[in-house]
Amino acid sequence: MSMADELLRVSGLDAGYGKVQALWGAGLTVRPRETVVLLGPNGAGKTTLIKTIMGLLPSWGGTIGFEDHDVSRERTDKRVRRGIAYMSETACFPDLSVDDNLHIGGQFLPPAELKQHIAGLYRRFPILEEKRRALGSSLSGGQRKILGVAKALAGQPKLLVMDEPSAGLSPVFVKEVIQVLRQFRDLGLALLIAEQNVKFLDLADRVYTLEGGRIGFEGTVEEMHADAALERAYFGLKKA
Ligand SMILES: Nc1ncnc2c1ncn2[C@@H]1O[C@H](COP(=O)(O)OP(=O)(O)OP(=O)(O)O)[C@@H](O)[C@H]1O
Repeated sequence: MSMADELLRVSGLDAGYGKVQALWGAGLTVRPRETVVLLGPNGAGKTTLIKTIMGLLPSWGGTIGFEDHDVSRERTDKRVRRGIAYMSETACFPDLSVDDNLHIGGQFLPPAELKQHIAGLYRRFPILEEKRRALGSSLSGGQRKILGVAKALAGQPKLLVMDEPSAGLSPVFVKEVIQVLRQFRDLGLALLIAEQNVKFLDLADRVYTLEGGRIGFEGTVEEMHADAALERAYFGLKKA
């Protein structure tokens, strides 16, 4: 497959902390309009992989391509300008207002365009408009994630990369966040979601599993269900 068919192509990525390697030759791709879920248990290396893709951690080896560019050595802000938005586990800046969060998310857009775009986000998320002057920290857990998604979208990205959007959320809010993501997925936004919560597989066109810093399985959700060992490990339903 040529690069033109892919938005993001990660290959042979190694990364870690000090002398401790946490990621071993990880590779994945995300195509335009595609939703890819990176599924793995605690400590598997999901955060390490996502942060390395964003340039928040240096890669030790391997390449990260976005559209036709090798972004492996680019600074984070350059990657964001190219159209990769990032949502961390904390999702938004708690010490800033809702409105400031949205302006930071869209800081690379021309001001007039950003203003119009933020007005559109307020129409889509009335709860954020109602609380536009409130601090992120005053929002409920679910509202913070909605703000995080809106903040990431404020920059009009081509790809939204998310680190555990379910973190700290009760099942009701997990459902709500999935519904919001589904709306944007349906509008054609590509998503890369690192998760341990299998509920997010409802959104997935393709899945990668990450275990011990290495990519294991790659395929569709159906293919995953068809594999007895994966079924046991991730869904815990079938016996061997
Ligand atoms: N700052 C750090 N210094 C040293 N080792 C780290 C550091 N952060 C993470 N690690 C180690 O790297 C490995 C991968 O961690 P990582 O946080 O990427 O996993 P994860 O899949 O995101 O887990 P979680 O679901 O808990 O966020 C783990 O063994 C972890 O202990």
